[in-house]
Amino acid sequence: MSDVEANIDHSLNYDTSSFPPLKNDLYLRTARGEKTERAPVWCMRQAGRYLPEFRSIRVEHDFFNVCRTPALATEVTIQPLRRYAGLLDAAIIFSDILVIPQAMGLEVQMVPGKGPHFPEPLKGPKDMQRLTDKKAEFSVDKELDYVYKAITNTRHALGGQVPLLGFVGAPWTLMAYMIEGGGSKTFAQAKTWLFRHHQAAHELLSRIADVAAEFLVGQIRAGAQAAQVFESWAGELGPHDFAEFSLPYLARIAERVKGQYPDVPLTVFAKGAHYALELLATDTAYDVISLDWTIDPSAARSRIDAAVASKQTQRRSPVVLQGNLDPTLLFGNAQTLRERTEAMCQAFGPSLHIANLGHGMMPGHDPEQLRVFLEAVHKASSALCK
Ligand SMILES: Cc1c2[nH]c(c1CCC(=O)O)Cc1[nH]c(c(CCC(=O)O)c1C)Cc1[nH]c(c(CCC(=O)O)c1C)Cc1[nH]c(c(C)c1CCC(=O)O)C2
Repeated sequence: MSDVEANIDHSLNYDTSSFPPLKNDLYLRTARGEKTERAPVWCMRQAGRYLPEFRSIRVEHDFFNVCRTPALATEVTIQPLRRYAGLLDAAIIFSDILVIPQAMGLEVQMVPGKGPHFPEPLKGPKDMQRLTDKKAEFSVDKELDYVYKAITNTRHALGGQVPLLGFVGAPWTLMAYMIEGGGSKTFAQAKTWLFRHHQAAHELLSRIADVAAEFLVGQIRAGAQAAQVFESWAGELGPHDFAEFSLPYLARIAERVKGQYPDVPLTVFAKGAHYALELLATDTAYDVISLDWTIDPSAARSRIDAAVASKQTQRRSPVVLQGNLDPTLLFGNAQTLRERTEAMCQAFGPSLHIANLGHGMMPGHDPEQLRVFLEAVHKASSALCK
């Protein structure tokens, strides 16, 4: 048994009636639009294969087994918090966006070195009959209870160090996986649905959105203190198609969740959807908009502020931005990484910013480079906020 394996805490706590008091609420205060002493920082995919302690768990456990076993999901969620003690301001529950297609009845395998693989993707609209979400006995909460248990247990195990984030995949991204059967260069199959099987596409998007909204509500009930919606393939759609096939479903998820939990901060990450910043700010209820690295933060800020000022919105607080350092800067030397992190913090300005990468950590990253990034954010942002 490896040292990592020997350290796993197998005592489980599923009590949602009380959790340890939160000691670091910087993320939550910033996400709610308050002025803070510095920008909070966390990283997408902060738990993952770049960490030797994660790889050590994966030697013995299949990826989806880790997701389905609360003691393992908790351990892996906490690994980066342990390694970067005092440097991270949020934890994100270890799971995957593809647990929704699984819950809806599709098989998904994680093929090492290749990524997700659906042995039987949806070939055409008739295949929607194979999905289980319309069956009388279907229950989101029952299917995905293992994620709720992982969240509740992790909230206890975190001991209030930092808030715990939940997440879901957005409908267009999940639909694309369910039809393509994995990653894709052209998205030809999924886009065929959009433009040939128009009505079926909307039905599928709508069904995924309903499951995603209910799942997010369940995650919050289980203990998630904020949540993020990943529309990782937004950039495959142009502005016209984003407005038709992505935005309404992103908006529906936020509206449903806010209807039940108005004070829980929600983030949307529509990767590659430059053109959609204004619409995301004015036509959805997300508190935080996460930017990839291809958008200049100060330009994003002024576009969003102008859009919000010119349109009546229901917003109770200003839009917060998250991001957006190019993750490949972690392959550069430490000095360049520090300089670019400082420039990023300056471009976002002293408030309404949650520091992050513009996408996730990669398997080839050196964990020490993430420490350089985290320390650089602390230093640059504290100086800016003085
Ligand atoms: C598109 C997407 C997926 N999954 C996710 C997204 C949206 C974010 C993004 O745009 O990257 C979301 C996700 N996946 C994972 C997390 C965990 C929490 C965290 O961010 O630390 C989160 C938030 C773990 C994971 N999800 C996956 C891994 C690596 C798999 C392994 O251990 O073998 C991890 C740590 C597998 C996965 N899952 C997915 C892919 C494409 C892959 C393979 C990618 C790769 O090879 O790096 C689908």
